[in-house]
Amino acid sequence: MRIVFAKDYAALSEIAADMVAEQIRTKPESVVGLATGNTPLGMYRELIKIHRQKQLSFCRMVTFNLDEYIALGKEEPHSYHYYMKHHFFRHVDVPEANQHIPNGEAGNIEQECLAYEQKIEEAGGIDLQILGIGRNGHIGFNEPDVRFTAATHRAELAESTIRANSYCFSSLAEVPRFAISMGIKTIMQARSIVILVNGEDKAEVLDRALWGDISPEVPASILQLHQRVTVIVEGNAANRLRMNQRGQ
Ligand SMILES: N[C@@H]1[C@@H](O)[C@H](O)[C@@H](COP(=O)(O)O)O[C@@H]1O
Repeated sequence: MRIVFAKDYAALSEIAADMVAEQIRTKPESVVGLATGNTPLGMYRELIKIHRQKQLSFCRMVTFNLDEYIALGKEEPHSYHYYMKHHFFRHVDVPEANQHIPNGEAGNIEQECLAYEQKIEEAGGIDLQILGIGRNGHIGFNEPDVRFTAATHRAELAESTIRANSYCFSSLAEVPRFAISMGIKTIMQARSIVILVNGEDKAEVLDRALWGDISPEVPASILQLHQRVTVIVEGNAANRLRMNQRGQ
């Protein structure tokens, strides 16, 4: 596991965007797993800049988002479809046919999950997966006590996640209780992973994820077993990292 300390959020965003850009320069048809939440917003802004200023084209890139709320329309401002469109896709040239986000409105959710896995497989698997981390250690919507063997599935959100994500909604009651999420198995099959960690409120869980036991209690702890993980951590989130435990 490689840990990159970024001096602040702007630096974290630039480093992350440079890694995605490098991936696309090296292999324009890369399959990239994308994340939502506040943390990757800066990375998307930087990628848009790179696209415009350095004329990097994403026209062959294939994307798969980690998750989507169940029963939230694609045009709903809180849906991850809306987020991706507004914060990234409408500013760059990833062809619409190459953009994949689970369909939270599917009539048969189980079938949608299977089909999503199938599409990832058909695309050749994920080359680079971007992740954030929830305050309870979740990745995607793989909440504590998730099965490490789970593929894309219908996930029930933890109460703490519902509260944490409620700032986007007008009331707690409006936050969906379920989502479709890539599973830990799906994420671990990515050839490389970059996890972005920003803010002091993530410091404790990051510490547990990196140095604690590998346990479904902290879903992100499974990343310790992946061969190619880069953790980009911003100053405030790094405060509690017990660096003396591993030589960095
Ligand atoms: N499903 C998403 C996760 O993919 C994301 O990593 C997490 C943290 O979000 P933030 O970056 O806003 O703290 O929130 C959501 O629950």
